[in-house]
Amino acid sequence: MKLTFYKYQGTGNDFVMIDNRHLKISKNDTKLIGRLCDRKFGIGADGLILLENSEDSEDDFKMVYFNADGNESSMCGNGGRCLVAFAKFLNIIEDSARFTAIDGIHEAVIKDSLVSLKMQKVAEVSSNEDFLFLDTGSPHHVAFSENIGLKDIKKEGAAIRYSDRYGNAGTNVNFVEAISADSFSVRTYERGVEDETLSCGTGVTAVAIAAYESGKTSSEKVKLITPGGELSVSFKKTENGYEDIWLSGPAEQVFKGEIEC
Ligand SMILES: N[C@@H](CCC[C@H](N)C(=O)O)C(=O)O
Repeated sequence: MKLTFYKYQGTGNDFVMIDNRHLKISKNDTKLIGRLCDRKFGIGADGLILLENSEDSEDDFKMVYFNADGNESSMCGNGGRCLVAFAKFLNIIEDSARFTAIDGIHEAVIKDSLVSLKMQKVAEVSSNEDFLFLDTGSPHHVAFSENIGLKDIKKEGAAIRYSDRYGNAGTNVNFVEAISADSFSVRTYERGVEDETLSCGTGVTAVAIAAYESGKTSSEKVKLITPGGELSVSFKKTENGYEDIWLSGPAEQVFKGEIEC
């Protein structure tokens, strides 16, 4: 079978996008999805996203996300932003969207070539001596330090991801350095890619909240500089935790192709 796909990237976090409204691809075909994401034997991507019809009539579409290893996983922030750009390309939406992903309903807005995605509320942040841990749709370990540019992210990230603390499920790991009172440089090791990616949307969302929670910023709008580009995260701190969380940044179509599978 010949499969039509699109390649998208959001600050260098790259995804294979497939319009699966006619359910051509089986979600259980881990081998095929892993091969499509393989950078040597396939198209190459950090993850693959299926755009499907939602069971919820108020939605514009549904997001189904797989990591590069072929396994369906938790929420992907950059992937969600890219999927909104893809839905606009497919004429499913104009400049706003509502869709369901694995962690619930998301709203999104496209303005001035930036895609902003509303993330789920965060009720709990666990603060430890040298790191914070929180779930922004995906689990994130956040460690602040200096000179993150010198770190071997794959080695240090994997040691934390596979540590007993996180068990079989593992975690994503973010290394963070303060640049100013409201901007931070971030490098992320992604579970399911098992390497550093150029950017992680749920990761920078976790970093912005962790920076506020630990007193490293007092701003409810934070700029995040990743190796793939700049994102911003805004939120409101309430007595119930963090709400009205928005992740914003660019999302672009890179190319379209066909692959035999
Ligand atoms: N790149 C993503 C995160 C994708 C999920 C992650 N790899 C996991 O399995 O937890 C993002 O932009 O949020």
